[in-house]
Amino acid sequence: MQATLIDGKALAAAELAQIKREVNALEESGAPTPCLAVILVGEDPASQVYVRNKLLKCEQTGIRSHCYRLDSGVEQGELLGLLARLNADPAVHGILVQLPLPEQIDEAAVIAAIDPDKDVDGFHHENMGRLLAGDPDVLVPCTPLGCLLLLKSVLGDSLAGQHLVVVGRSNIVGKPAALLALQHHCTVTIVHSRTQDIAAVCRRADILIVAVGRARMVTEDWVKPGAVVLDVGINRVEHEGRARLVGDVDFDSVAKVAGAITPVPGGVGPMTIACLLRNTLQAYRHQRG
Ligand SMILES: Nc1nc(=O)c2c([nH]1)NC[C@@H]1CN(c3ccc(C(=O)N[C@@H](CCC(=O)O)C(=O)O)cc3)C=[N+]21
Ligand SMILES: [Mg+2]
Repeated sequence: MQATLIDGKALAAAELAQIKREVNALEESGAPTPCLAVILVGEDPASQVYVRNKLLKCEQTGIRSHCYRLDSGVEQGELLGLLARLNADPAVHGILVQLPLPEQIDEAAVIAAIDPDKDVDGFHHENMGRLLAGDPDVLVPCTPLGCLLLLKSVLGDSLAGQHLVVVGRSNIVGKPAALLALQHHCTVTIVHSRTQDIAAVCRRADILIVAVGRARMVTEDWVKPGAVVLDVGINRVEHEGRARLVGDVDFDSVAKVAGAITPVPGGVGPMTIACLLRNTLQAYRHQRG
C-alpha cells in the first residue's frame, strides 16, 4: 500500500472535542443545553448499532439526547404525532428519524413532517432546496459534510478545480455530496448504474466518493494514481466464516494506486456522527437567534 490512510476516527474525535468545548461554554454561560431527539422504529440490528453510537457521542460531548424507541408495527399517525410534539418542544433542537423505516410507513411523509430548522439530517425538501440554491446556513446531510471535512484534512481548504466524481445518486449521499463539492468549486460528475464505461469516468477523478452499497465494487483500475478516495459504503460480508465490514471500495487493491483513502470501518462513518452533533449545535444556535 502506498496511499495515505485517512483516519476518520481521529478526525471525528478532534471534531467531537471541539463540540464538547462549545457545549461546555454554553453551559458556563447559563444557556440551556443543546438537545437531540432520536427516533428508532423497530429492531433492525444495524440501525440499533448506529443509534447507540450516536447517543454515546452525544453523552461524550455533553449534548442532551433522548431516544424514542417505537415498535416495528407502529402506525404512521403515531410517529407523526410524536414529531409534532418534538417540533413544538423548545427544549429539543434537533430531530433524527433513523432510516430505513418499516414498509407501512411513508418515509417521505415522515421527513416532510420534521421542522426544517430541527432537521439535523438535512433530508427535508426545504433544506435540500436551500443546499441546491447555495444557502451557506443550511443544514447539510451528515455523510456528505463528513466527506467534505475529510477532504479538507488531506487537500487543505481549497478544493477549487478538482475533478470530483461521485459514484451513486441517492438523495442522502450522492446528490448532496455533489452539490456540496460544486459549492467548493470542484468540477463534478455523478455516475451510477446506467453510466457507460463507469471505470473510465472514475479514472479521471482527482477525488472519488463512492456511495453505492455494493461490497468492493471499485477496484484499482477505476482509480487515477494519486487520487483521493472516500469510501461511504458499509457492507456486512462473510469472511472465513465471520461477519466483517467492508466498503464499496476494494481497499487492498485501490490503496496501491490512490494518494489517500478512507478505511472501513474508521473512515467516513465516524465523521457522519460527528457532523450530526455539529448540525445539532448549528440548529440550536439558529433557534436561539
Ligand atoms: N436518519 C438517518 N440518518 C443517518 O445519517 C443514517 C440513517 N438514518 N440510517 C443509516 C445511515 C448509515 N449511517 C451511519 C452512521 C455511522 C456509521 C459508523 O459509525 N460506522 C462505523 C462502524 C459501525 C459499525 O460497526 O457498524 C465506521 O464506519 O467506523 C455508519 C453508518 C447513518 N445513517
Ligand atoms: Mg450515511
